[in-house]
Order: sequence, then C-alpha cells, then structure tokens
Amino acid sequence: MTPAARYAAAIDILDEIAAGAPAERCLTNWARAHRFAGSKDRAAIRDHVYDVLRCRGSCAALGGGQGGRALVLGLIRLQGEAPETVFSGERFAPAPLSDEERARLDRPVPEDLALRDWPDWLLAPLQARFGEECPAVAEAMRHRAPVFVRVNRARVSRGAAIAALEEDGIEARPHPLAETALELGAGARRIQQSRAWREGLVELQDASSQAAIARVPLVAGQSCLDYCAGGGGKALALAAACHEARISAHDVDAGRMRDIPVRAERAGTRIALRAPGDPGTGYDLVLVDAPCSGSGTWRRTPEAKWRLTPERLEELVALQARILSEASHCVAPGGRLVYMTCSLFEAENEAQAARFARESGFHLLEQRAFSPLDGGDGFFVAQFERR
Ligand SMILES: C[S@@+](CC[C@H](N)C(=O)[O-])C[C@H]1O[C@@H](n2cnc3c(N)ncnc32)[C@H](O)[C@@H]1O
Repeated sequence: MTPAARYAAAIDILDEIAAGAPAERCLTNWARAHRFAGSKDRAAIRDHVYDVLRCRGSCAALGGGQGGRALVLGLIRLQGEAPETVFSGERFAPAPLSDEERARLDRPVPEDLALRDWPDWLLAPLQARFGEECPAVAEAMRHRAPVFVRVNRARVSRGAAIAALEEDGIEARPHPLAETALELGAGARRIQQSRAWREGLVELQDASSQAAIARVPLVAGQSCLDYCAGGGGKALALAAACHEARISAHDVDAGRMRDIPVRAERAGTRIALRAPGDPGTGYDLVLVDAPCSGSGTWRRTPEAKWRLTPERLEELVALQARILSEASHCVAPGGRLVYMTCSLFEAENEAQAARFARESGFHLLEQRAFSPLDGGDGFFVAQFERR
C-alpha cells in the first residue's frame, strides 16, 4: 500500500470509531476485510489511528471536525507534512482537499494544542495534581509510550538480557527508573518472537510498574498475596525480585488469571492460584493493584481517556475503597499492604491512601507517584503497615 492509501484506510477506521465502535475491533475487522495488506501496512495504519486518538482534540481543531477525514487532515498538519501529498486524489489516496479544507490551512495554529488532547472535565484534576508541570504532563501524554521489558533477574543479568535481545535484532538499553528496566528501540515489535522473551529472560512491563515493585520489601520466606492479580504482571515481578518468597494470586475473575501458570513456567517460578472470594489470610504482604481509570497508561490506550466519565471515576474510587477493605483482612498482624494504581489522579491515589489510613487500622508508611515525565507510565504506590 502507498503511504496515502494507508492514511485512507485510517480515515475509514476512524469513521467507524467515531460512530462508537472500539478501535481494536475496527482494526481487526479492517485487516480481515483487506487480506492483501501486509504486516507493515497494518502496523502503519494502526499507528495513524492511535496517533489520532492520542491527539484527537488537536487533530479535530487542525482538521476542522471529528470525522475520519478531518482527523487525518489534522494529524498530517500536526506532523508537519504537506496535506496535498496525502490528499492527492490519486489511486487509493484520499480525495483532494476541498476549498473549505484548503482555506482552513491558512488559519493560525491554536497555541494550547496539548491541553485540547486532554478531556475538558479532567483538566482541573490534572492541574490540581501537577500544578506548573500540568502542560508538560499533557504534552507527554500526546506521544507514543516507550516499550519496556523487565529483566528476569532470577534467570539472567541485565547485560546478558541486552545481549540476548541483540541476537534477535532488538535494541535495548537500561532505563534509570528501575535496575530491571530495559527500554527497547528498533525491533521492539518483534519482542514476543524473540528467544529472550520465549525463554523467560525478559517480560513486557512498564518501567514505572517495575520501579514501584522495586520498593516492595518482600524477603525470603515471607508469604505474599497479589489480591488483584489479573494476568499476573505484578506477581511475576515480585517472584523474580524475591525467588524464595511464597506468592499467591487472587482475582475476582478467575479467567483473568488464566495465563499465570504459563507465564510463571516461562519465568521459571511458581505462583499459587487462589479461587475468587477465597484469598486466604495471614499474609506477610498483600498487594492491591486496583482497577482504576488507567489514566497513567493513556498513551497506550488513548480511547479510554475519551470514554471515562465523572460517574465512572466515582465508581472506581468507591470500588478501590471496597477492595482495600476486603484485602486488608488478608494481612497478618504487623504485615504490609501495598496499594498500586496506574492512575494520575489524586482521588484514586493520595486521597484514597489517606482515606484508607484514616479509616482502617493501617498506618501509611510511604507513597510515591510516577508521571510520564519520569519516562514510564503514570503510576502510584502506597505502603501501609497493619498496626
Ligand atoms: C489493574 S488490574 C490488575 C493487573 C495485574 N495486577 C497485572 O499486573 O497484570 C485490576 C484487576 O482487579 C480485578 N478486580 C476487580 N475487582 C476486584 C475485586 N473486588 N477483588 C479482586 N480483584 C478485583 C480485575 O479483575 C483486574 O484483573
């Protein structure tokens, strides 16, 4: 496909998304209906769609509307390309610009583009949390997130992991957020085909999550419950950090833990699965990686930022409070509870931690928030001790 044809495909897909369909489903359906498109075409189209979703407000302002064509015109302007090279009307390319679209190109570019890419109702929480850094954080959230892997230190050194990735043509360099973190460069898309990944030397995990896990003081012989284990990302990181700890995983939805045994085997470790509603008690450490807005990860899931509503955020805050209360019963006297979210908002982070400390028999020991200005996703970790 020509570059212009890929933009034309992105226009069609963005029209479907604007009509309410989820982006992933639209991309899959498009690929099924266009079998001639190769993997490079599909990757480029996907990048265009996600670049628009990340910057939907500024693309709409620059392109003059919310439809696929206007959004892609806005994206081309944002990227500093000449619109006529894409909107050429040549075979499979988008139709040439109309007079109205052409007239739009002469209008000045608005100055507050980064803030337009953040939902209006969430500007106040962003401002409250980040103050003077708010525009820089909003700007960072408009760009693609780096790809990070966690080196499985139980298996391999950081240097050996870098060498193994290089054998498969994947560039990797250490990232300062965590000793286990490698940021991938060229070849990152091939990570799950690499020997290093297949043999459990590395696992995909954001650098902020790794930095948060590095703060968890799990020691040999202790018992640990990952109360909201999902696919087991945090449980696996804890197991790698402390091979001699006994780690259990629990989730309200057993199906979400389906991959944990396979992932644990690949990593050369063992994680015991608990049935939903039967997490057990008396753990030295309980981790609550709570369901949240996911706002810290919106560079990867930009659709979610336009979908979140004030009502949903309120529901999430209430759910987090409920889960913290449930999980607190699993902690042994004198044990620790660690609360994590991948949110940027105080309501889900500092305010939630302060409320829990006020209302429970737990004492807040420390908390740390990470923002995309640190390099990884937005993330929050708070540690409590049971009195
Ligand atoms: C942020 S995700 C966990 C991600 C996971 N820890 C990882 O690193 O891959 C939150 C998880 O909480 C689970 N969850 C939601 N409500 C819950 C509840 N009441 N009790 C336990 N788990 C719950 C969800 O099913 C979801 O898997």
